[in-house]
Order: sequence, then C-alpha cells, then structure tokens
Amino acid sequence: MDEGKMDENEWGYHGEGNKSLVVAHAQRCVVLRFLKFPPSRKKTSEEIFQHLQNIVDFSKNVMKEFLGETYVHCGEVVQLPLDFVKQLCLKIQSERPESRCDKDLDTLSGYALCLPNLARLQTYHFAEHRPILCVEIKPKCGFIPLSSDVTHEVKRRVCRYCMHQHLKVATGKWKQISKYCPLDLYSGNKQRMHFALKSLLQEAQNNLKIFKNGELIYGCTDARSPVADWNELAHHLKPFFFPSNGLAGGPHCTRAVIRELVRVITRVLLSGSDKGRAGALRRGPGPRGPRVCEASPFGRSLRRQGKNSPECSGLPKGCLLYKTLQVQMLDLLDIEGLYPLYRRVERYLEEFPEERKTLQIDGPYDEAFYQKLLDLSTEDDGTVAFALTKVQQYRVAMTAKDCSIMIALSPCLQDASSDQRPVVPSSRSRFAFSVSVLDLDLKPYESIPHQYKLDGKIVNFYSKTVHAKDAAVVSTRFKESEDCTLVLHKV
Ligand SMILES: O=P(O)(O)O[C@@H]1[C@@H](OP(=O)(O)O)[C@H](OP(=O)(O)O)[C@H](O)[C@H](OP(=O)(O)O)[C@H]1OP(=O)(O)O
Ligand SMILES: Nc1ncnc2c1ncn2[C@@H]1O[C@H](COP(=O)(O)OP(=O)(O)OP(=O)(O)O)[C@@H](O)[C@H]1O
Repeated sequence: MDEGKMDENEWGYHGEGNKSLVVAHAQRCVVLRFLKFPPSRKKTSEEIFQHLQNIVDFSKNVMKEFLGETYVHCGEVVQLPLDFVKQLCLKIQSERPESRCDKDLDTLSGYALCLPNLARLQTYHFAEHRPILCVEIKPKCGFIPLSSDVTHEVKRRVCRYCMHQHLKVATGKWKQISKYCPLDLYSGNKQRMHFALKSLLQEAQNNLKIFKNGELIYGCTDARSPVADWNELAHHLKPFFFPSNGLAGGPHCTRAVIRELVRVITRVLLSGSDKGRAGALRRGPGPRGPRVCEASPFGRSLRRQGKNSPECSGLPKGCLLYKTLQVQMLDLLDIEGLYPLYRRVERYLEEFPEERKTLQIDGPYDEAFYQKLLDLSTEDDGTVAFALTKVQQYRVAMTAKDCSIMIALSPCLQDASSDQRPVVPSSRSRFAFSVSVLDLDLKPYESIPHQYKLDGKIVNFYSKTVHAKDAAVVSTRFKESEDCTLVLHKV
C-alpha cells in the first residue's frame, strides 16, 4: 500500500465493534482497522502508535504461537495522511450504526492497522474473480468453570453466555434470548454443532455475520435491526450450494440451503492441522467442568430423554475451536479466584509504581511474556509473581473468549485442483476455504475490576429471574392442582 497516495473514495465502511472500526479497499483484499475512543478521551499519537504496535506484537508472539500461523494475521501499523483519515471519517459516518456512535474514530494520530481482508479469500491473485462467501462467528466462552473459588452454585451448571442473555434482553441490548449455547458449538458433536449454528442463524445478535463478496448480507447491528429473513439469505446462498440445479424457491429450498450451510460450516470448524502450541496448555486427565450447559435447549432435551451426559465426540485437536478453547481455559481460577490476586498486584504497584514496566503490564508482549503464560500451576505461594502470572493468563483467556472466527468459502470447479488450499465438499458443490481469527487485542489489565462486578451482576440477575420463573411455574402448577381439585370436587 502506498501510504502517500491514499484516496478515501477507494475505501468503504466494513464494520465495527466496541473498540475499532474497519474500512475495506474496494478492489484490493486489504482493510484498515482504526481505534475508536469516547469523545472526551484524548490519547497522544505516540500512545496510539504504541497501542497498535502492542496489538501486532501480541498477535505475533502469543496468539500465533498458541493458535498456529495459518489462523492468525498480525498485520502492520501504517501511518496515513491526516487529510485522508479525516475525509474517510466523514465519508463513512452515515453508515455507522447509531449504537456504535458513542465512540469516535481516531482521526488525530494518522495510525491504523493494515490487515488482509478476511471476508475475502486473502491475497490470492484471482480472488477478485471468484464469488466469496464468508461466515464470521464470535463463539464466546466454551466451558463451565471448575475452579473451587466459584461461590455461586449456578455458575457450575449454566454457562456465562446463557446467563448473560437474560441481562442483555432485560437491558434492551437484544430483543430475545438466543438458543445458542457456546458449549454446544465447542462440543465437537455434529448434532449439537448443527443446533448451535442454526440457533445463531435464528438470533444472530453480535455472534454471527455473513458476507457475500465482502458485503454484509446477514447479521444485526443492534436490537433495532430488522428481523433476520432466512428466505432472503437462502436466495443469496443458493448459487453457492446448488449452482447448476433448478431447485425451486419456497420453504423447502430455504431449508435445504440453510442445512447445507450449517453442514459445511461444521465440517470446516472441525478441520485443521495440529500446528500451533495450544497443546502446551493441555492439562492432564484431571477433572473437567460439565460438558453441557443446563440452560441450553439441546441440553434440556437430552435431560428429558434421560441422557445426562451426551455422547461426546470432542473436538479434534488440530481445529481452531479446540485451540481457542485451550487458550480460554487459561482462566483457571475464574474471576472470583482471580480478583484477589489482581488486588495483590495492585497493592504491590501502589507501593512500587515504577515496577509496572518490569512486570510487563502494558507490554512489551514478547517471547518472555509468552513463556510465563505456560506456567499452569495453581498452587499459590503468596508471591506477586504468582499473582501476576494468573492475571496475565486471565487477560489472554478473556481475549480468546471474545475473538471471532472468519470462515471464507469460495466455490471450486468440480475437476479443478484446489490451489493447495483445503477443500470442503457439500452435497452439490465444493469449496476452497480458509479459517482465520480476528480481534486478538489483549484485554486491558484495568478491565479486571469491571469483569468482577459484571460477573456478580450477571449471576445475580440470572438467579433472580430464573428463581422468579421457577416460582411462577410452581405457582401455576399449584393453581392447576387447585383447578383440578375443583373439577374433581364438582364431579
Ligand atoms: O463482557 P462481555 O462478554 O459482554 O463481552 C464484551 C462484548 O459483548 P458481548 O457479550 O460479546 O455482546 C463486547 O461486544 P459488543 O460491543 O457488545 O459488540 C466487546 O467485545 C467487549 O470487548 P471490549 O471491551 O470492546 O474489549 C466485550 O468485553 P470483554 O468482557 O471481552 O472485555
Ligand atoms: N481483517 C479483517 N478482515 C475483514 N473484516 C474484518 C477484519 N477485522 C475486522 N473485521 C470486521 O470488523 C468488525 C469489527 O472488528 P473487531 O471485532 O476487531 O472490532 P472491535 O471493536 O475490536 O471488537 P469488540 O467489540 O469485540 O471490541 C468485525 O466484526 C469484522 O466483521
């Protein structure tokens, strides 16, 4: 990219999250990722450069090591003309969802990250000529904590995502509770994974987006987004999955297309080679948390059938979901066990503020930082060193709990070779595919007290709501039995 000759007309709004905004180049497979800040929060250009460089270093030295180089794209920090950034910011403003406009794109530093556009099959010379379908999934935390520090009993039965849903709906973030449960997606059991993906398609929230040729065709930006339309989605997908056959429209066609999509995505998610060092995080055969969340409709139906622990195929060790889960499980103590250790580090820093640098709280995220993450001991010897290791592991785990997976699919001709890329078959076509991870920004040390408070809020709200619901069920049953008595009495 020639940073000297930048033209805002060649770039278009692509998407944004809570902390960054992404624009995509109209022709080339690259994006620019800018940081966003609340209007009052002024950062110096030097701070922004350092922040972005830390993101690159963390991806390179930590996440690439854990997840494997095929999945992680670190990108590079680029310096852009300020005039270009200002014009770009004006150009895209009207396309931004209202709910994201509480933060402004950084137009003062001129720094951004330049990354491959993962919504198109990266860098291949013929990328422009092939139709491309891309599915982005933010799977969230895939396990139930086993830590003895957990005090709320419900946290041992219901996963955080499912509990959090109740709070999100009550606060108006989303309209309805999703049937998606991360434990189903991470189960490795095809039937459960299909259920999880269908649930995401029914209620995408911010956990699912679908792009066609780089354009968003499915997904919602906030609670006001229009209801997802499967017929429209199937219309977009039909040429990919049923290229040459005249499958008629209607509900049958929609179901067939969605089924194909779900199957292909499941296959891709279960594929992968065993590169990367997530294996270094494997914790022997000791006890592990429950494999099914009690709030998942799939789990509930299993229980009704008397199957308390489902047949568990487990995830293949090479696949990205498995590796991501291993990194998430660096959160060994749960926030309840971690918070007192964070306080220990805080007390130390209050006394010796100059030590913040030596402790690598704000970087550099280098090889030494990575090596310390591999110490999985949970025996607290009362030292700051122990507390710090657990705090850093927790931050890395939280990052893996919030990252997204991008799956790009491009149809290949029946007899063409696969250009060295893996191929996934569907019933009527074949796709060359690539899998990547995005949003691998290390969670800040400062967010730990917020995590602690939020955890309490989620659990208390869930317990209260579910308790109230249970009480309502009991009282309805009681009423029913009263009614029944009356009927019997009458008879
Ligand atoms: O706490 P959570 O689980 O709600 O996750 C936050 C996400 O909400 P979600 O539940 O996925 O809708 C939240 O996503 P949204 O802004 O809701 O799309 C962010 O990803 C946030 O991360 P950060 O503070 O921007 O680094 C996420 O915060 P972290 O907890 O990962 O720091
Ligand atoms: N390299 C990329 N290629 C294509 N699309 C991308 C890329 N990076 C980000 N995106 C798109 O931009 C969106 C926002 O990016 P990202 O998730 O990194 O934002 P964020 O603000 O850091 O997220 P969060 O809300 O989790 O903090 C993503 O959901 C994705 O759709």
